[in-house]
Amino acid sequence: MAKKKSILDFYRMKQEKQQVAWITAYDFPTASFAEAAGMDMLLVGDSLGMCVLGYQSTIPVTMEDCISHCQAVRRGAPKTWIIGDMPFMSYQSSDQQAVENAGRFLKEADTDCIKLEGGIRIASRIKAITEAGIAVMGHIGLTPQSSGQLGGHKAQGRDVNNARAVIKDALAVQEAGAYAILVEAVPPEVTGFIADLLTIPVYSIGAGPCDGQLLISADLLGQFQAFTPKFVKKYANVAEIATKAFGEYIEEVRSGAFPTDDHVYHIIEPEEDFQKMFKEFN
Ligand SMILES: Nc1nc(=O)c2c([nH]1)NC[C@@H]1CN(c3ccc(C(=O)N[C@@H](CCC(=O)O)C(=O)O)cc3)CN21
Ligand SMILES: CC(C)C(=O)C(=O)O
Ligand SMILES: [Mg+2]
Repeated sequence: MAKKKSILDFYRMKQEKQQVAWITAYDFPTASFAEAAGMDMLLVGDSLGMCVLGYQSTIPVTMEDCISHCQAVRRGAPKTWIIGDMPFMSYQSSDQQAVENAGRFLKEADTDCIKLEGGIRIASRIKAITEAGIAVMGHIGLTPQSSGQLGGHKAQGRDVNNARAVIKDALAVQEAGAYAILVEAVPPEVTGFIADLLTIPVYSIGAGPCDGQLLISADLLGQFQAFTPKFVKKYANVAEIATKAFGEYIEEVRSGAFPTDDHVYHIIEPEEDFQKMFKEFN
């Protein structure tokens, strides 16, 4: 089993142009499969609201939801760098609220760092959390918690003025002290420029090549069916596999083909003693 990576490994990997491969994980089994496969790091995304809890957006997700899923992921991946995603309204109100909730991820769920959405508008939060000694990953471009303000889950930075704003956000996040930044749904030309401009690692989800790639585990595995962003590549079709397995089980239960002798516990005393005992009841 490889040694757990630290922030220094992620800086070195950027310098040595080694790609970082990471996914989201929300539960114990997914986390353990990812660690066994050698995943560089794991995000416990607030996308758990859609991928696990069945909400229409990430807005209803609470601190308690996030902490509980981070704990499960930590138990499944004890030797992997884990990023806790701060849910909507856990950091928006004040620097103090942001620091207190960021601290909860480390104290209660043993995550290695936290991630929050926003650039210039959130720079003071990043600075405050960093000054508390907590590593922060920024998240710019398409920021799902403010999709209402963006007019939906829309790609960002596709015209020159919007791209300039994304680049300014990236600079503000680095300046505020973030150790890394995630860029979501931005053209590769803009992401590549940002990755060269910044000294901190720049990771992408749907934003083309840079220092590493993130995908949502439920998308990659083909578990999530409500929608499929353009940036998703499906590496498996778990929805199909699971539905087929459930269907076969239902059929075998109904036909009596399951359970067989292999799936039961046999009596340890003579059958006649049992027959005698059964008679006590009628
Ligand atoms: N399962 C899942 N995958 C995700 O990537 C994801 C979540 N959930 N939940 C939180 C956010 C929401 N995200 C989304 C959601 C939808 C699109 C999407 O459908 N985009 C369209 C249109 C883009 C545009 O109009 O510019 C696309 O075709 O990709 C993208 C990202 C990314 N995150
Ligand atoms: C969409 C990704 C970047 C995320 O923040 C999440 O999974 O919650
Ligand atoms: Mg998120």
